[in-house]
Amino acid sequence: MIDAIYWENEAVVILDQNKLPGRVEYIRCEEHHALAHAIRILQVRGAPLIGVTAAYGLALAVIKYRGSRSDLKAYYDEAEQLFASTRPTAVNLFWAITRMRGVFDRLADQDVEQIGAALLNEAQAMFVEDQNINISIGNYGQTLLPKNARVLTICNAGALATCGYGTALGVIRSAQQQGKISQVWACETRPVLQGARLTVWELMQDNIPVKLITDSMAAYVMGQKELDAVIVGADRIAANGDTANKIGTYGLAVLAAYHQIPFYVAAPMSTVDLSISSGEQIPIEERNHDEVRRMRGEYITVPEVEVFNPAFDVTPQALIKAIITEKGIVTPPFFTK
Ligand SMILES: CSC[C@H]1O[C@H](OP(=O)(O)O)[C@H](O)[C@@H]1O
Repeated sequence: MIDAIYWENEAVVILDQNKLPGRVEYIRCEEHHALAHAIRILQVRGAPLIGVTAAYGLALAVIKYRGSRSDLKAYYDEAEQLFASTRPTAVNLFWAITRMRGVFDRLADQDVEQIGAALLNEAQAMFVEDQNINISIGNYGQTLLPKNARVLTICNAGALATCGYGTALGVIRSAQQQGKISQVWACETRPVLQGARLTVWELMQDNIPVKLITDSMAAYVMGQKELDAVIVGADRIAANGDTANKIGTYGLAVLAAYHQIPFYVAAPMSTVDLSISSGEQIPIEERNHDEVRRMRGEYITVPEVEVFNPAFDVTPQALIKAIITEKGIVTPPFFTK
């Protein structure tokens, strides 16, 4: 498993995903503001991993706190707000913040050291739970794939988006262990290139056969009958199954429907937001325009050009054949009562 994050001597160490695949560089974050910044600029990214990173960050904030006991709650509230403001779409972030708040409030009469230790334990428990959840998702998901499966995916829903095994890539890893993967098609995933930079790197580390394509090639690959399934991750799933995921996912789902290729979402239950009934209520992050205008620091267009840069889109539940979770394979009507 790839360690995208770990705790070491009162610091959180993260793998700087903006440097991959060329450089494997770890950053030691001694205080929580550095972790919030890392989430904002995608040094750490991926819905489940963002949540666990925020959990470690809240534990770090209290462990490093040197103020008065009476000011601790205000300090914690501020740290919580800082993480909540980093990225709006992945609901795992808010699920993790809520879970850590429960620990903090339950220990309201304890001293700072005890609260810090309890928060760290909770963050580490979330880390281990996520690994086990990923393996469960992988084991359920691989049952959906035929022998010699050719699977297309977008972005990175692998070890680098989770605590070490992956959701969509977890299904691919588990299917590979059963000898069922013939070929993975990885969409490069403009503009941040999580597919080209991260998914390709992960799969080649595990000797899983992968071919890189540009996002615009997906239709051609489907038309050539080179595909048995599309499997993607998720950042937020509404009760009716509408799913927010990396920009470009919705287009893949429409193409898969046209070519009668099953389209699956792989995600932990912490990605399901039962407080919203449909995808219209999912906040879509719009990111810095230079992510589109520049590549590796160089402008690839006219620098002054206007840009639209939504980082996610929403796939309607009608285009999703099943959602693979750690509790099993969920089919329509998905999570509606
Ligand atoms: C396992 S969920 C990963 C999910 O998060 C990615 O977005 P980002 O790289 O911007 O954090 C993408 O939507 C993936 O499917």
